[in-house]
Amino acid sequence: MTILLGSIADDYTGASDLANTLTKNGLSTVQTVGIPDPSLALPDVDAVVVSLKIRSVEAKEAVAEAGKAERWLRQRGAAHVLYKICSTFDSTDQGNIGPVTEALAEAAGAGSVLVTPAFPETGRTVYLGHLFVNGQPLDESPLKDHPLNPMHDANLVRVMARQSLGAVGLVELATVAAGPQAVKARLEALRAEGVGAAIADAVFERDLETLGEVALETPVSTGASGLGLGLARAIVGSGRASARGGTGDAIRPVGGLAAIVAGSCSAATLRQLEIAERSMPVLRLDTERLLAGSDELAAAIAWASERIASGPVAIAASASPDVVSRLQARYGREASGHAIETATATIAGELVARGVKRLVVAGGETSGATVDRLAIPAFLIGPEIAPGVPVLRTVGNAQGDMLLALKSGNFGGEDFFNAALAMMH
Ligand SMILES: Nc1ncnc2c1ncn2[C@@H]1O[C@H](COP(=O)(O)OP(=O)(O)O)[C@@H](O)[C@H]1O
Ligand SMILES: O=C(O)[C@@H](O)C(=O)COP(=O)(O)O
Repeated sequence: MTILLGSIADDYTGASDLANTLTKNGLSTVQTVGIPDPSLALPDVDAVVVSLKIRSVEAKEAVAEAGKAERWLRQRGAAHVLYKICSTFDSTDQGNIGPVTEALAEAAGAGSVLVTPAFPETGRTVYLGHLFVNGQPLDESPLKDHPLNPMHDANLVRVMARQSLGAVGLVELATVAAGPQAVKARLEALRAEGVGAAIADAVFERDLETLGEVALETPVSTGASGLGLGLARAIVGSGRASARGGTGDAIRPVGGLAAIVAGSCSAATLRQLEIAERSMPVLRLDTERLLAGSDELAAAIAWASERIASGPVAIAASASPDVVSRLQARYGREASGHAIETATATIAGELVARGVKRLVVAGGETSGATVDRLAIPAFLIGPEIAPGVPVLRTVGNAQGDMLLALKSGNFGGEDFFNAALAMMH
């Protein structure tokens, strides 16, 4: 297999979002969970997205993990590697978008690396280096209250500079609108000034097509699904894609029971849970009791076991920003996040042991912990449920074939959970 496009995703929902975008734009794609074991038979595809769980780990660890994935992808022919980050640039000042980008650039001998989280289909646009989420500056959007990566600065040149050793530049919208040659000239000028990475403005898909065309001629880029769209269209435009696309095979029915597990505290997920309560049993975990070490976990598993044979159930740790803040003040941000991820993953594991074969998980970190717990090695990409969220079919899963949807906290319409279950049989 020669990979036309390699990607390293910093979380598992982000990986499925990118794999969905690449598939929709004409590249046959597989999503692996970590670097696949050599014994895993992967389909022959145009693009491989290696999912890592490195968004919220120490930068040093993220650099090491991403480096291993890059070497694996390059050995399989990937001339370009996209580091897939969140379209809301989720990271802290100690975050790894800067360090991983710098390390990948150094490994590949790249000049100035294009960086953009723009993803217009989901309302993420970048103008003069500032990220807007559905028209709100990032720091005024619900992302200001993210449990692990609260975003308090919409100026991504500043955010990335705080994480980076080298200087960070800007490719303004006027340059992007002027086309690929203008962007190349700007990148060359930045490189000559010693600038290692450049945030690129993008408001419309045509901007991302321009950026994708330029990025494809370089070894490394960093961005969200919008840049994936640009890269995929550039590869298809060059006539090199296999035209094997198609997602039909991925949704052959698997039967079994269905469940939803949510750990995202994003505004979108909180609303989706409210709507789900109208059509299915929803258990809200008492996270204070859970962290205090009571029998909350066993009680949740018993609650679900009693109901699941009669139809889908949902179990959610998700809570509003004030509840999250109270818990974090008591137990610490990382410790509470980690303990809750472990709990939601354990619940998902117990439900699968009780016959669940169709599973929806809300939240990036939550999905990472769950997929790791289930030890799923890879996914085929099925049809799109909502922008950024495809149906996934397991590949090489020891428990037999399952269908999953890994929903980024911020994605999906109000009735996302029913919409997902309606596509998973
Ligand atoms: N009630 C809660 N209090 C504190 N943290 C929570 C609560 N519920 C979930 N979490 C944690 O919040 C984080 C949400 O992150 P994630 O799953 O990536 O969601 P998103 O996709 O919205 O970013 C996880 O670490 C999760 O364990
Ligand atoms: O780019 C995006 O917005 C998503 O693909 C993504 O990475 C979202 O992260 P989570 O909300 O943590 O799932």
